[in-house]
Amino acid sequence: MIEATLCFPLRDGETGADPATDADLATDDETGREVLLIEKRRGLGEGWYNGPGGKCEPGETPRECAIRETREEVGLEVRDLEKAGELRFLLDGEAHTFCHVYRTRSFEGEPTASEEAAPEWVPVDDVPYDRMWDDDRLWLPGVLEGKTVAGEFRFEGGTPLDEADFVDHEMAWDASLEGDQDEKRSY
Ligand SMILES: Nc1nc2c([nH]c(=O)n2[C@H]2C[C@H](O)[C@@H](COP(=O)(O)OP(=O)(O)OP(=O)(O)O)O2)c(=O)[nH]1
Repeated sequence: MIEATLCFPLRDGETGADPATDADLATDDETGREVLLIEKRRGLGEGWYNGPGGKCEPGETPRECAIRETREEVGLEVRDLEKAGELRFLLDGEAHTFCHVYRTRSFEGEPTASEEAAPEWVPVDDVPYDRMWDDDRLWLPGVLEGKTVAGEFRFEGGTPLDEADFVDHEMAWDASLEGDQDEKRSY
């Protein structure tokens, strides 16, 4: 089974209501938060949006992998990753990929395009789920709100995974994730 990671950097963006000019529009949840997504330029999920991430290398912890992949794909140095999810992808009944999901508000640098990825800051309430993996609309909104998820997502139709059909899932929120003792932060 492939072990992989995803990392979702978050920041307070400028897309929310401006209290100075839109006082009556500014509501509590209209915070204008943004998430850094990539448009994947090659490999699995090519042409779709995702978080930076990829396959773990031998001897590398998932957290190290998420940091390395984010650096390689968009040139951002992420720190203080909070574990947000563990997703198990099955293809035709067989374990295919185990994906560790992280989020962070701590990073350095400016996202820069690479051969693998074109980065884009996107409002968290305007994530392009119609241009992402079919299962993402089920778990990513909660992850961007600060929740923790454990899920199993079943695909059928043969390899590659990104051409198979998403058929079924099980998901648990506020799951306690293995090997993650990080403090909870407020997202
Ligand atoms: N958001 C989301 N990501 C997924 C799903 N399934 C799945 O494998 N991924 C992620 C896990 C990995 O971060 C990424 C695939 O790994 P990758 O980017 O290394 O794949 P690749 O074939 O391009 O590998 P490489 O040659 O570039 O190393 O896609 C899914 O259903 N939703």
